[in-house]
Amino acid sequence: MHPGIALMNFMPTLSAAWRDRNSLLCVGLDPDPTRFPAHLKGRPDAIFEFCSVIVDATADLVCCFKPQIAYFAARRAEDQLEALIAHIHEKHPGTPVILDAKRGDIGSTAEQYAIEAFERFKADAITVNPYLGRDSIEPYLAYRDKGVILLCRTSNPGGSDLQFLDVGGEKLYERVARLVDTLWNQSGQCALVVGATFPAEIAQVRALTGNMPLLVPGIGAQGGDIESTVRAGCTPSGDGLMINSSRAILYAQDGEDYAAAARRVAQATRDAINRYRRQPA
Ligand SMILES: O=C(O)c1cc(=O)[nH]c(=O)n1[C@@H]1O[C@H](COP(=O)(O)O)[C@@H](O)[C@H]1O
Repeated sequence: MHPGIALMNFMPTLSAAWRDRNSLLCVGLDPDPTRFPAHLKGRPDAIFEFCSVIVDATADLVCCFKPQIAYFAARRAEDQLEALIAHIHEKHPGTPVILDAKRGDIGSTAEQYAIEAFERFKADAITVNPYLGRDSIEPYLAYRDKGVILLCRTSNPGGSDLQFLDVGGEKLYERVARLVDTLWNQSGQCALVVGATFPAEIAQVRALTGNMPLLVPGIGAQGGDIESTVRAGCTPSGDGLMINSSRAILYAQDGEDYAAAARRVAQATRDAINRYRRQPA
């Protein structure tokens, strides 16, 4: 539908990355200049430099990367986000990039957000908010090669305020999971966000959605448990999860060799995840 902009097809590329890298780890790119090592402070390209060094140090350990757009926009660094995603595509082909933007608006505005994510930034997938309903998601689904990852059960404590409301005998997050699975995912492009801080809900979403990929943030800095996350969310083929960690990897150490420290934590996290994965039948 949008010829010429698809660099890769998100879902098959993600499946290949799970298999070929033997990894369910997603490294989140949330660059906070106040936490950068001293040698980068004050450099105009510090955000790109910090993130691209992390990417190069960890790419063989991950199934995807997830830059969070607010960390770039807040510092007027959208050009560095563009450069970073281009860098990932060029240097680490086969590594999907999820733009974490959590967009949600009426269709005409969503069209602009979709252009921003897929044509400007050339992301392979985007996180979106399902609150405005099916027509607000369609502009993203129109990009047939792209992934559309909908918030379902978020990792933060306040997520329960709305997501746990009873809506006719089920909780709102369960309705979202069922709606996406049965009605919105006809083209097979959808995935769901479920926080690692809520393993019982990961299991419930897995039960409701078959093998749908789940983006699971909340291990590391937010304290989610790796074993219960993996046991609750792994599919019978031993994958189905993009388990995100951002701060625990990015800021493993604040000296000049921060990338080596990030790699060590990323490797330990990937290995901890793999310890609890089901072996493919
Ligand atoms: O969509 C997300 O990525 C997301 C959803 C959610 O429920 N919770 C959540 O923490 N996130 C994002 O995942 C990342 C978590 O970062 P760390 O807590 O540092 O690992 C941040 O970029 C959050 O914006």
